[in-house]
Amino acid sequence: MTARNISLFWEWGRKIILRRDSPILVPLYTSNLHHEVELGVVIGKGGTAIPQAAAMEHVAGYALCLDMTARDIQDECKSKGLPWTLAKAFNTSCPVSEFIPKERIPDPGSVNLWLKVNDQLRQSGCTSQMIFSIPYLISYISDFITLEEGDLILTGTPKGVSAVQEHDELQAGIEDVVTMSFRVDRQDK
Ligand SMILES: CC(=O)CC(=O)C(=O)O
Ligand SMILES: [Mg+2]
Repeated sequence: MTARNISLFWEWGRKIILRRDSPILVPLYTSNLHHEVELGVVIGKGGTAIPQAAAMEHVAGYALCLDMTARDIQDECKSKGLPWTLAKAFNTSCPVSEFIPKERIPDPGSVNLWLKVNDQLRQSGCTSQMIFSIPYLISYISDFITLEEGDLILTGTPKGVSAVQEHDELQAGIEDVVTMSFRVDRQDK
């Protein structure tokens, strides 16, 4: 699965996928690493300039994703008008669940996501709160970047993002569909 995190593709480059059982490593250059729980949309059929009406035909399924973000670096980049690459696209920046076939989330526009840090609820929200719908995102992105099978689109996060520390345990889920957990470690070099 490639991951270009192209829901906000103009702001950062390629996020690096992290699978279950591997730690999220806090980059040495940040002191404010945030979690952002998000629904990821996995593209099954590529395309360019996909109309909104046909967009869901291009979806193979979903993944629960964490858009890990070095907020201090992002703020600095924002203030200088620089791209967010170092804030968003470092190693281990995109922990993901297993692939969720499309049929398991019949209405991706209305599904609840949550995230806990050390058993404390930090984020809880519904995809109905998203500013842009999934068909809109697919259509819009594909006007600029040809989508390919296996691309993963992160769709934005509910309120409640906050900092994580070394040794934290993050748990996240989508209703009764999937849960996942990742621990946080310090990068050693
Ligand atoms: C301000 C952000 O980091 C935007 C983002 O990634 C989001 O999910 O919203
Ligand atoms: Mg995000």
